[in-house]
Amino acid sequence: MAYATILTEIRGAVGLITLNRPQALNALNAELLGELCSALEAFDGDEAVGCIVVTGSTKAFAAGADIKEMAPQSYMDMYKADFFAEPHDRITAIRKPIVAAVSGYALGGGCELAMLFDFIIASDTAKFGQPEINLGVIPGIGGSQRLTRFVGKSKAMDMCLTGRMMDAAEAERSGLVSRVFPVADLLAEVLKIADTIAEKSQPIARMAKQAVNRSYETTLAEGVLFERRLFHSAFATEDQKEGMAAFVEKRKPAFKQR
Ligand SMILES: CC(C)(O)CC(=O)SCCNC(=O)CCNC(=O)[C@H](O)C(C)(C)COP(=O)(O)OP(=O)(O)OC[C@H]1O[C@@H](n2cnc3c(N)ncnc32)[C@H](O)[C@@H]1OP(=O)(O)O
Repeated sequence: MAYATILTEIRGAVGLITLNRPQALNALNAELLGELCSALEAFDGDEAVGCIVVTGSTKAFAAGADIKEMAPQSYMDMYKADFFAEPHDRITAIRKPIVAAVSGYALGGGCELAMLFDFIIASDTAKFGQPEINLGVIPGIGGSQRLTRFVGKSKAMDMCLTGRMMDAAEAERSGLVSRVFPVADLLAEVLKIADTIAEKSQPIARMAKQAVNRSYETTLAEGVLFERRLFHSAFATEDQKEGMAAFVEKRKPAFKQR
């Protein structure tokens, strides 16, 4: 399928989506968000894809929601359209693992988008921020909630109240990103990591994603119970039999994806 604001390709078992609106530093307008959601859903439904990577350009992962699109909106426009609710919910409904590969600016909605994915790997040029306060608004795609869970209250307050940017080293120290690579190596390194994920059992990877995500939504006791139920159900899969047999037989597992 041809898109206007993103590029998609399949590399091995990895579905790669590149945000491609360079004239606006990948600002997230309705068209881009709609295309991104459709591409994610297409990869989610494609059995050949075991992991999805979303990236931008070296200058910008995404410089935020499209300010020019938002500027004329009234309260009633935003409320009636339930602005950002649909892409937010479509992205969080994706069941396959999604890795964000971030270089350059990930600001406002760009930072929020990266946090909607399962984990973030950054290049040493990445800059993260929630600068909405400079525009007379606050984060609107979950930034105040997710950033706080990633980096804690003090740093989240600092970011949301000053609007300052965090570089890749600070983002890694704070737990916002899992790893940092030199900018020239970022995509190759992230694709290697995504390949590693794609080689696993897809049903089990979905369970792992669901279990980790549940920790955001519930108490420790409920989360542990949820994990235990999923863990037990893993023993109903052929991939558990194969994974454990492969270990005992000292060979690589050949997962059957069921
Ligand atoms: C949904 C919410 C409410 O939660 C959150 C939001 O996302 S609100 C938006 C938050 N993002 C920002 O406030 C960042 C805005 N951009 C910038 O501050 C700067 O562009 C920069 C620091 C990222 C880069 O600066 P510079 O290198 O000087 O490039 P520019 O000339 O400023 O930008 C190039 C080009 O891109 C357009 N652009 C950049 N960001 C956006 C945006 N968020 N929306 C729309 N357009 C954007 C910028 O206007 C330039 O285009 P032209 O005006 O030259 O046509």
